[in-house]
Amino acid sequence: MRILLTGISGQVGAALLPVLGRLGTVVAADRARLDLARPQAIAAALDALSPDLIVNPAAYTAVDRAEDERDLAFRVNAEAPGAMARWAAARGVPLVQFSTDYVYDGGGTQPWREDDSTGPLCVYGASKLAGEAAVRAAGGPHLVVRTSWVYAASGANFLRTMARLARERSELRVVADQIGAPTSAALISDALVKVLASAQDDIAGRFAAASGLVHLAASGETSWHGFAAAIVAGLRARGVPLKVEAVTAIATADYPTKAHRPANSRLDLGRLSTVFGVTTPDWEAALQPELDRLAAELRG
Ligand SMILES: NC(=O)C1=CN([C@@H]2O[C@H](COP(=O)(O)OP(=O)(O)OC[C@H]3O[C@@H](n4cnc5c(N)ncnc54)[C@H](OP(=O)(O)O)[C@@H]3O)[C@@H](O)[C@H]2O)C=CC1
Ligand SMILES: Cc1cn([C@H]2C[C@H](O)[C@@H](COP(=O)(O)OP(=O)(O)O[C@H]3O[C@@H](C)C(=O)[C@@H](O)[C@H]3O)O2)c(=O)[nH]c1=O
Ligand SMILES: [Mg+2]
Repeated sequence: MRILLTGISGQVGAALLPVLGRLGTVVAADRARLDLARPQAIAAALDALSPDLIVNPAAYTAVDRAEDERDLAFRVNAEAPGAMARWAAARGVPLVQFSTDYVYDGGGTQPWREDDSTGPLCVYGASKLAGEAAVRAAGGPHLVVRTSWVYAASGANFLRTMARLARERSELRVVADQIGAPTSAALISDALVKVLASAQDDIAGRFAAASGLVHLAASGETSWHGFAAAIVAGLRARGVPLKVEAVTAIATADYPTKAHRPANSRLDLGRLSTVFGVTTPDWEAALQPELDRLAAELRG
């Protein structure tokens, strides 16, 4: 089986690259081989790459910048996955498309279930939701994997931002009224390989059993403030010299950003376990190996 993997310079793609090889031959496609900003060129590129399975974590992920780059965000996050899905559907090739908690409007306090209604608050979320719809509309075997708050010891993410600020500043001020599950890229790749392995004999059938949509995130919940506090405590416990003295909980209203973000990003993980038999570790447990790696880097 030839598995096409996009986004290999990103967090999730980089984590998947070394492990997808257990399931087949990985064909890695970076931006030079498959540019998602040029959806019209995708079918020809896929003809040349000739995959039997497509895993597409590549995306436009700059949430605030997307408010000013709507066209580009929609091309990369919606039109390109649509083009991939149409190519795949015509050949019966299964497609795994990643999506986000930002498709929800953030209301309430209960974990979202996959069949709850969506209502993105920002351009990024709307573009990802349009990508989901385009994949579904193509009508081929597909699985949309909605995850949340992705980080890794490397890459551009909240973990590294907090680690940098904690060395530069005496106080971190972080929103405590947005609740979700920080999810490491390593957790996502472990769980996705289990999903694909459990489905291997009948990928299309298993994807259909999930109605083509599944939440996949760490278990448990916290706020961005709780995540920041765990990062600071964890780095300090590992001997990383930090300047920070206080991690202060603030309200979203006190941290104005261009894009609006959901207050409630909790994802119900029931379908992941009932359809695929996969459960995920608690967010704080999954954070520890990433802190080990980051602390080793920062201690030099
Ligand atoms: N990051 C997060 O917090 C969350 C992410 N998600 C979703 O999970 C998936 C993986 O995210 P993550 O790994 O964190 O993303 P990253 O931002 O770490 O990586 C994005 C990847 O997409 C690639 N990419 C961007 N634009 C293009 C393009 N025009 N053509 C080809 N490749 C492109 C980047 O390549 P290059 O290096 O060339 O720019 C990079 O490899 C995405 O679908 C995202 O929407 C869901 C929830 C949370
Ligand atoms: C840096 C910083 C951020 N914040 C807030 C802003 C925001 O509400 C929250 C997280 O900040 P970020 O900019 O990392 O968040 P953001 O880039 O919006 O993260 C999102 O990325 C996309 C791709 C997703 O799909 C989402 O699941 C989510 O992970 O923390 C503070 O309160 N204080 C700070 O010092
Ligand atoms: Mg960000």
